[in-house]
Amino acid sequence: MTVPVSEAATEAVTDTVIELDGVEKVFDVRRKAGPLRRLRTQVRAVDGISFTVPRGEIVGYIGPNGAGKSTTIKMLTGILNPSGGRIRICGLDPTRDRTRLARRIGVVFGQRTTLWWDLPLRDSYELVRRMYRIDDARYAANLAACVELLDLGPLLEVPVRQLSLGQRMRGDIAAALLHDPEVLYLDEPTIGLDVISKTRVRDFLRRVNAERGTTVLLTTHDLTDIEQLCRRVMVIDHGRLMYDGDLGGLHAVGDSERTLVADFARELPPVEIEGARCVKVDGPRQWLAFPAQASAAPLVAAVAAHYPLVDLSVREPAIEDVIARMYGEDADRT
Ligand SMILES: Nc1ncnc2c1ncn2[C@@H]1O[C@H](COP(=O)(O)OP(=O)(O)OP(=O)(O)O)[C@@H](O)[C@H]1O
Repeated sequence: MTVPVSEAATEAVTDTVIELDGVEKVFDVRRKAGPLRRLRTQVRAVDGISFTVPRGEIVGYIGPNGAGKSTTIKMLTGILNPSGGRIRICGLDPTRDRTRLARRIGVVFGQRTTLWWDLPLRDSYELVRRMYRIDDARYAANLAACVELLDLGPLLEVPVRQLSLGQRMRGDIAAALLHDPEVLYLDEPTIGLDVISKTRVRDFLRRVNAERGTTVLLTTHDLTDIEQLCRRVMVIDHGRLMYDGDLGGLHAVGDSERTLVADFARELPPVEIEGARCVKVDGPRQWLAFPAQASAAPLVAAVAAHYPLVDLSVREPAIEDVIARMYGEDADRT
């Protein structure tokens, strides 16, 4: 499978904020190989990844479990040292300039909180203010904006351990933004949240990006996050970059299909129309799959001309399926 790489990734950008060149991370692991034997093996978590992200972009960084997403983010923050290759964030080397870089980045790990468990939110934020030496005016303005947009007002005096997952996540996102970072890494920021909390978090992130020009690298298993936030998406698998481009292109690579859901006046045998195939029949309703890149209009016209069509809707492909197809193709290849 040939993998298209977006123009954004190849063309020279004037203000590159995130830069990776041939980055690798190999973990040494000891595995039990018998009652008394331990085998030393190596896990190549990130295997030669190169990409750049210009200032102000929101990029989705997606892939299946164990693909190497979190390892990449940990290297971009300076938590982990790469085994090979070169990383620059805002021109800084995350390993050597970790402290200087910390002032310019924000990180949210959805699975873990960076807040102080026993302290009320307000006190956690006060500690963040001191750690980053945020001046009073900036702190007051940023806190007020986060409190308003993330609806944190009623939660400020509540100890973090008493917050629900969605409340805690909103609290964490605010903590990561109080010092006005240029780059925000979000590792599963909507994991476990209900629909309303997810919407609120996404709206907030969109706004932060638009108003402050914050560059965002987002990993998620929730592809609605990607659809709603990112024009550019990178897919990684087995530590390698498999795709870098827009969502539409991802559909093309995955050979994905849209579905025309047609309600007929009565039950019919599966309809036969050129350019589509009937994938399901349930009473008078039928599901017709057609290539995602094709226009639905000629298909709708043909169905309406030959069958007693009463109602219809078009369903977009689930991106999970598109990615699964990509991986399927890759697995077949190896
Ligand atoms: N500290 C570690 N020691 C050994 N192996 C590790 C370590 N951290 C990660 N790995 C391995 O590296 C690979 C990539 O893991 P990573 O956590 O980066 O994946 P991921 O894409 O974030 O997965 P998920 O979606 O499940 O969070 C996995 O095989 C994992 O087991």
